Amino acid sequence: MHGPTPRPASFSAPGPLRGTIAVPGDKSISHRSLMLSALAVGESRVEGLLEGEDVLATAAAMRAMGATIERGADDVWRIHGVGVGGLLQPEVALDMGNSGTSTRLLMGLIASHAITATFIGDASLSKRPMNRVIEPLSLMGAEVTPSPGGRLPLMLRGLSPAVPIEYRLPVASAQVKSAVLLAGLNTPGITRVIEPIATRDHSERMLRGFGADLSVEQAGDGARIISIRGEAELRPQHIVVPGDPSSAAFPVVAALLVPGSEVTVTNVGLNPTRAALFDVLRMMGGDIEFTNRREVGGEPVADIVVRHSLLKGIETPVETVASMVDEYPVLFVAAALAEGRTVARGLEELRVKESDRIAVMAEGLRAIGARVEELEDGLIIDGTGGDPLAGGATIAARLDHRIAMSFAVAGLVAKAPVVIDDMSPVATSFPGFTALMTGLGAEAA
Ligand SMILES: O=C(O)C1=C[C@@H](OP(=O)(O)O)[C@@H](O)[C@H](O)C1
Ligand SMILES: C=C(OP(=O)(O)O)C(=O)O
Repeated sequence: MHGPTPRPASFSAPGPLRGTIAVPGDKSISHRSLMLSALAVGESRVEGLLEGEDVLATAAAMRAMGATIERGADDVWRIHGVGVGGLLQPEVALDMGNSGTSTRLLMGLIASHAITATFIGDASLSKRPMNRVIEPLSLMGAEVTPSPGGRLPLMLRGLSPAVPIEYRLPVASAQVKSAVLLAGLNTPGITRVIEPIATRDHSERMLRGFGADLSVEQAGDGARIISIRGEAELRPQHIVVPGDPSSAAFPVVAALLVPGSEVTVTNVGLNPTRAALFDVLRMMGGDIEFTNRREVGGEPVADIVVRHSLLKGIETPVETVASMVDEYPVLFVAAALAEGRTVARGLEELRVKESDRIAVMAEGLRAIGARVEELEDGLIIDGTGGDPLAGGATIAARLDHRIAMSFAVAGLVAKAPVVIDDMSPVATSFPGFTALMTGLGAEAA
């Protein structure tokens, strides 16, 4: 995990950003590819895996439970799995670092195995709510002993055979949905998750790809009903991970904001349950084109060409919050430079990410001269109409990669430096961020 020494930095743009880049592999798909490969018998190969700290935490945990996971000299990861139901008792605590996805999905996997695991994490992860997964997994028979408030560190004792459930998600969360589906994989009978609001569907796509019997139906009220038949046998796969749209968001917004810029980001995953940011930026007047549309590893992919644009404030759609949930911090930076008012609501979930992203963005944007009002469930931002922000402040990244990268982008359009107190959390999801940005013409100090 990233070390204890903070790495401060500030970013500026002496001229337009120009060039063609590829961002690292999708974090959500990378986690799932390791987990499912580790449950298939035989060798799976994964190309384009995100080699970020969050995904490496998942790899270490799967190794601790018996899988063989190796990165070849050809950059391809090779995984030999243990078979569904075959996870071994880990001898050490599972260190989840900064990663909510690792924690919640692995809690699901372990819940239907007769093993006991202790989950630990960093200061940020140890503040995040786990009751949302503890509740359904307890219904399936797991016994969980969390720290006060349903937090890490926690101990989870799985049950095999576990009890299949039908569970209606009380929060729009792909992590909770996936935890229940992964628990269902080794549970006799049918486990069902009802999802009133669509969240990222990588688990469903990949479970099917590995041969699990999974179906999705639409209920009368528009909810998705996802059913998985347990005690499945998974077949090893060859997975090609597309570029992460949540990472592409940073150079895309940077190119929209820095005058004269034109940037192409190649091979970006555009799964409709992930890609709403680009639609919202277009609604704001952003010049964003998709070229070379294709399918990679069962996911829609395209190259994104983006040119500097004067953005206009909007009311962001509430229906697609889940499809761009991690992109709001950088969208707020875009809104701070737009003409007029942006109102973004329905964002309660942002308060329980790596940091309270509503409060931290409001405070940081104000410190660099933006006009921001904080609401319980979002922000109201009155933009500058394209004028640079004042800058001249140090922002605490609070162990939150997306906060660090959002203020790196803000620094590109500020008169005085925007110092991020610690860029090291960026290694959780976007190793190489600084090099990619400087390659486009930004300066990092
Ligand atoms: O399932 C996933 O891979 C993720 C789901 C989202 O979290 P929630 O399920 O908590 O909304 C997202 O914020 C996270 O970065 C990755
Ligand atoms: C919320 C995030 O990740 P996680 O929940 O996996 O920590 C994120 O990457 O923005």
